[in-house]
Amino acid sequence: MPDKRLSVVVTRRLPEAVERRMAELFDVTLRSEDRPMPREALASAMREADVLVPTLTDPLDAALLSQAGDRLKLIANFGAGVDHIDVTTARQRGILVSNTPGVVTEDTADMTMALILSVTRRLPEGMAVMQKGDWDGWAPTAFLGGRLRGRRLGILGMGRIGQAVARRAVAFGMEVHYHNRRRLRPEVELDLGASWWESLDQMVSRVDIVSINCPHTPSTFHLLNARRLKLMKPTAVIVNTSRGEVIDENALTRMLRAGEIAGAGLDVFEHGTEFNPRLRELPNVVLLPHMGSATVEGRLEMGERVIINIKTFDDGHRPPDLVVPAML
Ligand SMILES: O=CC(=O)O
Repeated sequence: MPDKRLSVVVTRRLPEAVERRMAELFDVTLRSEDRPMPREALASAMREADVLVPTLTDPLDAALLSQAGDRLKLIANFGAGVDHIDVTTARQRGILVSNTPGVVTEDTADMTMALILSVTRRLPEGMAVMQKGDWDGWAPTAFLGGRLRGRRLGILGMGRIGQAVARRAVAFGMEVHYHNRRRLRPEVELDLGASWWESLDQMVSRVDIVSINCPHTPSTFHLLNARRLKLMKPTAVIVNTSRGEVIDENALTRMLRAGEIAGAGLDVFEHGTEFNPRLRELPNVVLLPHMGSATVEGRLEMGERVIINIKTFDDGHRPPDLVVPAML
């Protein structure tokens, strides 16, 4: 009997339990190497599969999507951000796109706090001294950082992750401010204890810490450009667990070097792995390799969402995490 199961191509290694479950449910082609799938392999997968499961390391642009075969009906992204997928072109070609929102929220918010604490309390400097065996004992004036209680946090992007960061910041005694295209409902604002700024310029000029929590879209590209970064207080710190493209990385690097911004915690970079090498030289900068959602639990839940999206589609329904261009 011919295999009636959906043919699904997965572009990266996923947690074993997720791969195993996919193999039970679908006619799945898994990857043996854990590297981004080459462009030609992506193109042929798009010609042959019913469903593609990409990740953020697969740029699915209009040129690639134009090579998709009639078979390809769903791109079920393993990840929340879909800025690597031309969702509009996919839609025009009748290909649905889904993602994995919700399950990355708490982990990414935790990582945002980890970066805020690392930069303000100078964790890497302390660790470096310990690793070198250079610690010569406690001193009243050594490794002095800044206290979080009473500091003003400005959250750029008050979606699920921004709100989860706000809840954590309140627990740390911080004053929470936010900028979002749409203001939160009054009861949500009250519950979070957050103040809305219609003007991003005004917010960045008044807060002590700026946290980037908005997605990367054409309208958020370089939202923190050189002009806006210059509005920040020279004592202020910036953290980014969203996408590098929201900040002009070269302008930020220049200002950090010049002492015009006090520090940065960056989990993401404007050009993926090719970040400005000067950032590595700065003691007040914490760099992480895009680890925001990297927990065992989170990755399993992301796999679960991908499976639910494919399975629901296979059963003739709309995938629950459908992404439509109007959402972006
Ligand atoms: O960055 C991680 C994601 O988009 O899920």
